Amino acid sequence: MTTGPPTDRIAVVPSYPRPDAILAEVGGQALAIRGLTKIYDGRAVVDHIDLDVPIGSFFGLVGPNGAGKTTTLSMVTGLLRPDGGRVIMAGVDVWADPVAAKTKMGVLPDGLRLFERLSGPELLSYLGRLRGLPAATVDARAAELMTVLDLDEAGSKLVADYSTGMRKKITLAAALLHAPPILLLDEPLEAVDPVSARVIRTVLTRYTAGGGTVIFSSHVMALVESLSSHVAVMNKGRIVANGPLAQVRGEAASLDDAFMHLVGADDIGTGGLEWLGSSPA
Ligand SMILES: Nc1ncnc2c1ncn2[C@@H]1O[C@H](COP(=O)(O)OP(=O)(O)OP(=O)(O)O)[C@@H](O)[C@H]1O
Repeated sequence: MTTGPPTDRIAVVPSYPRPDAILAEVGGQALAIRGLTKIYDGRAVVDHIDLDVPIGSFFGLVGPNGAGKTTTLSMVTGLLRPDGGRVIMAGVDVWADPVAAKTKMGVLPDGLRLFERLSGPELLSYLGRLRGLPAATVDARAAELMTVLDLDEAGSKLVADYSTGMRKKITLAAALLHAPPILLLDEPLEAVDPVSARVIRTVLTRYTAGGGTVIFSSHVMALVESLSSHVAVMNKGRIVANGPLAQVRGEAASLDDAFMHLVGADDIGTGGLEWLGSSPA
């Protein structure tokens, strides 16, 4: 099927249907990706990927370094313009209607850029008002989020002085402030201590139990296995496995084993280095 000339700002991969046809096809999905592509220096680092994320799922995106996870999430969240394909978020075409799409999602991006000279409550208040929420609603939600995320003790401390875990938590609070139906988190627990990690996990689990959808990327396979209902494995810009956790794990003893097999890393590290440990001290 061909689509004729592109009608909006991004190039449409010719073999993919028009947006209205995709919208009809993906009803009931929190997120649908069709033919999403990013090309750097003539190389497709995200290579025509398709993905469906069911509403209410805890969806883990895993892949080795350089697989294309951050590039994919950046295109999905409207931060990086795709070279082809479409992203439908809660029924909205992200790149055709970015303002409407942004109301549907909360984002914890790679590399946290925050307003460093504000305190946590000031940051939440500012972002809440920027999103058009009434002041009373922002204040009430900000206070509740600060407490639930165990940030009350930070008080009037500036975000610039926050630890890595605190920065993740305040960014998560900012992502949740407008009560979006979908959260997209790039490495939400990377470099976070176990106490903060548990707080974040609890908040995310409560969020999905309430019907929200979480899509997150991680390198930590045990974490993905313990949290996710669904998993997609990415390698070299392509989705190599995707579905409910048990289906992706298959017969393997763990998701880690299944992952190693899927990305062709089964026997890495078993050869060479014989000289190590062979000489007397
Ligand atoms: N701005 C850029 N210009 C050129 N190449 C880029 C750019 N951004 C990313 N890439 C390349 O695209 C590929 C995918 O990168 P990406 O950061 O999306 O992978 P990733 O799966 O998130 O990796 P990691 O797990 O290490 O964070 C890599 O080969 C990377 O070098």
